[in-house]
Amino acid sequence: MGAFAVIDPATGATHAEYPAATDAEVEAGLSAAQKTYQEWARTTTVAERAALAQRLADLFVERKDKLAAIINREMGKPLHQAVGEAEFSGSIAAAFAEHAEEWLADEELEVADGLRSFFRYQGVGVILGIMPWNYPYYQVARFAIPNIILGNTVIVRHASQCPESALALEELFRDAGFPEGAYVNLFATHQQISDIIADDRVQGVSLTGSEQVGAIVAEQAGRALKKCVLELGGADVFLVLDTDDIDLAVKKAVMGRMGNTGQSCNGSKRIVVLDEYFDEFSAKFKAAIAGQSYENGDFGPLSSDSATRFLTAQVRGALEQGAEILVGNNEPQGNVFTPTVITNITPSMDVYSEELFGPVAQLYKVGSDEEAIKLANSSPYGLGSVIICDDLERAERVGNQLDVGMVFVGAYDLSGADVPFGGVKKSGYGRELGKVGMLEFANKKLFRFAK
Ligand SMILES: O=CCCCC(=O)O
Repeated sequence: MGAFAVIDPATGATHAEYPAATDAEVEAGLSAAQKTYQEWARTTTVAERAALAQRLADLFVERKDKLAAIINREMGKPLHQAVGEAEFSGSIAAAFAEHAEEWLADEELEVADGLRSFFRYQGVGVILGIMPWNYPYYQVARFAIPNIILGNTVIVRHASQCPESALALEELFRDAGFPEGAYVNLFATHQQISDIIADDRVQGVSLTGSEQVGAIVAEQAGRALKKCVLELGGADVFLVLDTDDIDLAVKKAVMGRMGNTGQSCNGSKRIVVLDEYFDEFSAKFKAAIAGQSYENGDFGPLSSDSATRFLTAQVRGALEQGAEILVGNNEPQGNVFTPTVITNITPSMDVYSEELFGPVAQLYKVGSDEEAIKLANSSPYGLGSVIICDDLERAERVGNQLDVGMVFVGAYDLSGADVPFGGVKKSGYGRELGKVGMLEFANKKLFRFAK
């Protein structure tokens, strides 16, 4: 089998295989990206690059059905969700096209000696993006678009199960008018990725992926003195502290846990409910999870056989260690994994500190805000969190004490192109999206004038 293959997780059928890049192709990609950085990125304006991003935004929308069909087959995303992802990626391109000039404007500094001083934000060169399969367009969009508008060029090494979305993305950038070398797709092997990270023409690396791969990439980047941004796993809490609408809280928890078939870094993996709401919440959550339908497209198959085997083993391990299933059965049909809720989880169980990448929620009861905070912070991860709490001051107080990169009050789905995304602890470091994300790989060049 080729190193990059499209295997439909719903049927197991292999549709296409693609060979890994040759070393000559890697060299050609690197030199194109470097040449385009020097000859195009450094000589065009932010406004000119942003105009191409606007065209890219339009193309994401024009081609959304074709793009959706590709990822539906590569990683099983239900078609309506896949169309939504293509549209969201287009909206990221449009938002950066709109805000780039403002976000990249010179920043005047107030300095003691009164000399005129300012930061000018410029690109630094070629940046490598190592991208995951769970949102094949959105994850690449939020890496590549801000970087190219800033004045960098990018090399993308997409997930090995996503070769056709990888090629479709490269085509989109080309058709939007970006020159060859601005966006380079490479089907690189692990050895070639290491070589690219070490190459002097590359100035940084952005990875969205697992904690294990994050450690390898960070080590290689560190050895080569390259900056990296790491967007890794998560075991986000969904805290229910205070609400007069349990039905709405349940609906949002289902959305938080089931979105993308539970395969989101910031999915609401640990549902934590104050005891006064617990019985009603848990009964309604159980019913809502039981009501999720594969046939109606509420969720899709897991992305691959290995993902299914891994999740099944994690849940089996939890049950062997004493956890209980509230709903679900841990008996996948092919890669279709029945949405599941597990309870009675204790800190000594492996699953307590693991990420469950699929439609499996952990449900906890707590007696106080303090207990909720302690439970939330006992995870090795620290990506996002959701707090359901009608008292917004209390929500903010609790949010202040969470060791996470993002606190969403009142809803799960508050990500957006203009707000930064990222975490702390084993969820990684650095941010994507928004002005903060756009500046991760910027040369923050200082200008000072003696008079
Ligand atoms: O795996 C990470 C996906 C992030 C989805 C979002 O932005 O909400």
